[in-house]
Amino acid sequence: MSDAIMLEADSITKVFGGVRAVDDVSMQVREGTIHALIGPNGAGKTTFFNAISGFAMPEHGQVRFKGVDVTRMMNWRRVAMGMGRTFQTPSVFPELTVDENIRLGVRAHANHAFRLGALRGEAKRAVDTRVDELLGFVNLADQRDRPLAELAHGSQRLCEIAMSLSTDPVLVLLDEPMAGLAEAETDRIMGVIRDLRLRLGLTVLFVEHNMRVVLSLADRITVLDRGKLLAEGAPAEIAANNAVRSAYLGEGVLDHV
Ligand SMILES: Nc1ncnc2c1ncn2[C@@H]1O[C@H](COP(=O)(O)OP(=O)(O)OP(=O)(O)O)[C@@H](O)[C@H]1O
Repeated sequence: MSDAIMLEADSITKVFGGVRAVDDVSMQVREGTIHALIGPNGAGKTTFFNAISGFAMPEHGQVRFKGVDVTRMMNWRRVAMGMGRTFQTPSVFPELTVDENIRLGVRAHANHAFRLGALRGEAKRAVDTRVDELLGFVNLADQRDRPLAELAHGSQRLCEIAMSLSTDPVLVLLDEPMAGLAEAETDRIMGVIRDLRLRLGLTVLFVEHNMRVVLSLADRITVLDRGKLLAEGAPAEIAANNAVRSAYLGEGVLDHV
């Protein structure tokens, strides 16, 4: 962990019709941290995430990534700068195998995607090596030849994480990585997210509803409520914050904390 700021969102506002989905929200993500973005349903998390990653243009505010203003930059240019992301809805190809899905990501990043058919020589070896590395990192090597649709949800999620790594990011944005997963699968993915930082030295920003996961994984937590910034702090501060507790009242997610 360092003091350097990897990502900075400054007074972001995004309006849909009359709804201020995100209203003047600022946040900083420090390099080498695991940072969670939380909030009750409809708080504006996905919209804020989209503004950061270039899938929604904010009406106001600025997004800086590695010190560069990326607010109006196309999504693919942010990816080229080192911003990787996964989506709430799966962005993988269910009928293709795990290997093929990851290979697509690696080939696209290496600019080989437009070349139909097999690669040869050095280009093929480089792609093979990277695919093997990513499969090993998410522990899916033994399932590489299975169509993704046949795998457990947790393994599908791991394949998505591997695909987000295929672009060699320094910052990984994960949109609800645990959604719909059983507890054992959740633990498996938590281990991989910890390894993103420990073994790969990456910075992670994730949106998550599962408070057990958030409190155990995150170094910092930003809380949104009805489009506004409600609180920001370390897990213990957030768990004890009365405004956060009231925002979640009735949802039961903080009851056991
Ligand atoms: N494309 C859109 N058009 C109109 N309204 C939208 C659009 N996207 C989001 N909204 C509205 O903006 C607000 C914030 O939505 P958003 O999906 O960002 O919240 P969220 O915190 O991610 O919610 P959840 O936890 O349920 O996924 C909601 O009131 C939502 O209905």
